[in-house]
Parts: sequence; structure tokens; C-alpha cells
Amino acid sequence: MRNKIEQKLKALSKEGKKALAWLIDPDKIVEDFSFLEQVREMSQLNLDFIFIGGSLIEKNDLDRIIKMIKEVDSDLPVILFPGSVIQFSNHADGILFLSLISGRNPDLLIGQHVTIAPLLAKSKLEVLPTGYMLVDGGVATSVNYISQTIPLPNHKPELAVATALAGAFLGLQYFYLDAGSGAKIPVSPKIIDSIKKSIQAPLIVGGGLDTLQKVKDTFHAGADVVVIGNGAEKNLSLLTEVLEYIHVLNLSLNIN
Ligand SMILES: CC(C)=CCC/C(C)=C/CC/C(C)=C/CC/C(C)=C/COP(=O)(O)OP(=O)(O)O
Ligand SMILES: O=P(O)(O)OC[C@@H](O)CO
Ligand SMILES: [Mg+2]
Repeated sequence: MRNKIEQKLKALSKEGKKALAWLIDPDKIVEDFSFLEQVREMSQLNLDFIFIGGSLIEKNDLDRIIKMIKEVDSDLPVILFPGSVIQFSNHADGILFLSLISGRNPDLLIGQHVTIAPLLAKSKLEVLPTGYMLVDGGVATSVNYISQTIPLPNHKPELAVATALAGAFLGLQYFYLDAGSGAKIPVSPKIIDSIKKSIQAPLIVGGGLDTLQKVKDTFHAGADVVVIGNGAEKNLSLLTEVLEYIHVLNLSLNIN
């Protein structure tokens, strides 16, 4: 089924359920065996998605990494989160087809997209048209530098809402608010809440979510999917805590 990810994201948003995406930086896998043990552990805890990618990647071995993940759990959706067109693999299930709508860099609004479109048309990947919005996380991040764009201010919800609305009017179906990997300050609850109230689309939020409390605040403000990268690199048990929290929360929605 080619719209499995779409169905899951839209159902989450409709039903108010929550999900976790573990962001894997392919360059940071030092040892395959322990990495696969981590994947196995997360798969047993019903991790929802793996995102894979980075602003800049040095080793291009996405095929190998994704094949390994699929050997552990072929049902765990692996979604490309590409910093550029070179981060492509036919072994993934889907791709966040990011348009960097918070910036004014034409290559990241439409340029890279034109380059990769013919390849995607021939692939089996689910293409997820996503409005990607960088929000100031209080520190210069790789994505700010690589994209050469100015992030949205974290205390101006009206600017974030206008940007998301424009993206929705252009037909984008998913929105990703990102304070940037390793952000000091995550996307503010006010921004998340304002966007959630203005557009009806699955909302992915990440950047600087390195404690359970920050994750709870992000979900509470209206995020449907939370992304954790750096927080898991420092302490994998954060993912376990978040998955347990999500399990209880989603169960209570089934009962009510
Ligand atoms: C549609 C296609 C093929 C490409 C789109 C390309 C776009 C719009 C990219 C947006 C800008 C960009 C460089 C995004 C990368 C986001 C990303 C995967 C971040 C992951 O974290 P890192 O920024 O690598 O963090 P570290 O510095 O911690 O490694
Ligand atoms: O690495 P962290 O800070 O968790 O950020 C994840 C992701 O949203 C970055 O693009
Ligand atoms: Mg990286």
C-alpha cells in the first residue's frame, strides 16, 4: 500500500493521538551491532517512525543502513529527512518532500525538488509534501547555516501562522516546525498551538527536545509527531520514556 504513512499521519491528527519519530543521523552510527540492538529495542516498544538524514552527511551509506533496519523490522516505517537530493535511497518507505517555506532560498523551496522529482516518480517511495519551518532555537544550528535562511522568531506566532497558512493554500499536507537539531529552546508552545488552531494538517515538531517534560509540553501544545535526534544520542532511554508516555496517552483516548 503506497499511502500507509499518509494514512497513519492523518489518523493521528484526526484522533488526537501522538507518535514519536527517532531521527537517525547516518554519520553518527559508529558500530552496526549496537545500533541494530537499539533499533530492535525501539521496534519492540512500538516506535512509530524512523527519520533518517542530516543537514550535511559525510558518508553516503543510506542504502546499507536502511537495509539493516528493515532486516530487524520490515514494518517500521523509515522516512527520508533529506538535507539535499543526494540523500536518497530506494529502500526507504517514504520521503519528507520538504519545502523550506520559512526561508527565501529558491533552491530549498523548489530547486532540489525539480532535480529529484523524476527519480521519485519511478520509485515506490511515499512522497509527503511538507512545509518545513525553521524556528529560532536560541543557537546557530547546522540547518540554519546550510540553508542560509533566517528562522522564524520563536515569539511571533502570527508570522508562523501566516507562513503555515500560505503553505496550506499551496497544497502542502504536512507541516514540520523545527527549532534545529540541538536547539537550546524548543519551538514554543504558543507557536505550536497557534498553528494547530489555524490549519488542519498533521504537525511534526522537533529540535532540542531532550527531556520528557519538553516532549510533554510539545504534545500538549498540539504536536502530533515529536522528533528526537540529539536527545536519543545522549540518552536512548529518553525514547523509551516517551514511548511509554505515548502508550498511556493514546490508550486513554481509546477508552474515552
Ligand atoms: C526535497 C529534497 C530532496 C530536498 C529538500 C531539501 C530541503 C528543503 C532542505 C531543508 C534544509 C535542510 C538542510 C534540512 C536538513 C534537516 C535535517 C535532516 C536536520 C537534521 O539535523 P542536523 O542539522 O544534521 O543536525 P546535527 O548538526 O546535530 O547533525
Ligand atoms: O536533534 P534534535 O535536537 O532532537 O532535533 C531533531 C530534529 O528536529 C532536527 O531537525
Ligand atoms: Mg546531522
